Amino acid sequence: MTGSDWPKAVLFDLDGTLVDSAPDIHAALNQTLASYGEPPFTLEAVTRMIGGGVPKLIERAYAALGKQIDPATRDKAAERFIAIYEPRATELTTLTAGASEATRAFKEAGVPIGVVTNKPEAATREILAHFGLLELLDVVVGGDAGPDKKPAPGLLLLACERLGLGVADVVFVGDSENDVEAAVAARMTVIAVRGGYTAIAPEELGADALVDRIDAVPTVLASVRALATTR
Ligand SMILES: O=C(O)COP(=O)(O)O
Ligand SMILES: [Mg+2]
Repeated sequence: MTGSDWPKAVLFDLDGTLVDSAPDIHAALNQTLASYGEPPFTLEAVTRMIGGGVPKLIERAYAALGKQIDPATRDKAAERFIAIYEPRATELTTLTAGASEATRAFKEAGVPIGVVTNKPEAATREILAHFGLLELLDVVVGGDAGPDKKPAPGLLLLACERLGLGVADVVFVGDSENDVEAAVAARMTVIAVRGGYTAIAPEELGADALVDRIDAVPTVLASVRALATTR
């Protein structure tokens, strides 16, 4: 397998795909909830709430408490969460196995890479810089970039626009239904990585390919690209 089968760029999701950020999100969410007098959640419960962006995280937490939250209160709580989360975003967070190898493999082959996440861009950049990935990336699109968050296609389309590439030239790698739905809506090939943050069985996400670890992405690209031309 050579790099000639590869797309012109590869975009990666962040949480649950490149980094295991759930422990810091868990700590920050519980601190946010405590400030409102609400009880804490387990790490496992919070892990299932991640992936839709911060306002969704707050909404899901309140829903799990059996409480309705109006949009204004939710947005205030989301701001409070971000203020707590940002300064501690890399305390317990680790790279997922193979994330460094996968990103470097593309970069060394001259394939531009990027991150498209529902997480706000400031915290995203801080995390990527902490792990030495920011300098490798050609584009970083966060959930606050403007377009609707994943599962809408806008963030992926914005990344393509910034790269100067069409969706057919780009592959997206993610861990959840939000990623697959966003890619399908953007008509972009998508590879799912097992072990991320999703309540759905990885086989049922509907991705074009499924890998056990992110560093297997380069080796599945040839078959996935062949598939994409028939879509
Ligand atoms: O839920 C979030 O804040 C971000 O999640 P993502 O990196 O998987 O898009
Ligand atoms: Mg994710």
